[in-house]
Amino acid sequence: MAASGSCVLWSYCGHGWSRVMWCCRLPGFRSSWPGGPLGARHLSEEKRATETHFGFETVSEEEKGGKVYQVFESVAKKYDVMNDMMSLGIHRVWKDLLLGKMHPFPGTQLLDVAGGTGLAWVLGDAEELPFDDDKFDVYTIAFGIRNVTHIDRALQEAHRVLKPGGRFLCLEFSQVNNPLISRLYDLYSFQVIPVLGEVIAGDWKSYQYLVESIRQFPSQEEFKEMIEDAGFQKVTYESLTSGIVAIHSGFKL
Ligand SMILES: C[S@@+](CC[C@H](N)C(=O)[O-])C[C@H]1O[C@@H](n2cnc3c(N)ncnc32)[C@H](O)[C@@H]1O
Repeated sequence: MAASGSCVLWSYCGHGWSRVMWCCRLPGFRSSWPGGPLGARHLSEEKRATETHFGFETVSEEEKGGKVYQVFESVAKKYDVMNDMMSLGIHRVWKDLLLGKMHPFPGTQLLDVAGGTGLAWVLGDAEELPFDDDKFDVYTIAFGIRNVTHIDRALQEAHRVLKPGGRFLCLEFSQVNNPLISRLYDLYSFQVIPVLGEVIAGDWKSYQYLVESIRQFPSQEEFKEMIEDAGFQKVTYESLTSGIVAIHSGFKL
């Protein structure tokens, strides 16, 4: 993983997925690269200089993208090993479940936004995807959308780039539904994860942000409503591991 803001394009060939392209966003992307490297459409609406959260900190909306970028730059080299350590490998099971919902067919065009570790990549932003309308069969985003400054804009972009009939699938941390597990999870998140981050990746602050950002993300029901507000239909979700994560699904009809 190399930078804040990333997408991977995959094509299904019948035996497996082949990676077509991976793209990422760098801070200053909008101002230094008008139009974007792939002719990105820029939203006409100016960003409002209002405040938002960055973990438990309050920051201006302008600042947030750069701060998120720093987090993922900082953790990139140890990102995969940290995921295995923090989740005891369970993140791989969650991701397999996400893929299992996809039922790809030969030729399926998948856009995996916030793709993480990757090889060949170009610049992009979940809020302003550099792709034409009605282009993909499936849009996935795993542990990415909570980092986006304007989740509603990212959802609208997902809706725009999907073909009619296309499917939106999101794997994200969510709200734990069992009080005892919730208490243990909080203890683990706030007392253990930043320590692991410091020991393994030499980066307490980024992992502090990670656990704080999870607490800022909407509940399963609230996120479902946001997906519906973006125009998706037949929106459903499945909570996994007592709601530590959830998979949301919706269709562009
Ligand atoms: C926690 S990682 C998730 C990586 C991978 N999907 C996974 O499940 O392991 C979050 C990713 O979101 C990307 N990201 C953050 N803000 C973004 C934005 N505005 N647009 C696109 N990607 C973004 C980061 O660069 C990082 O690669």
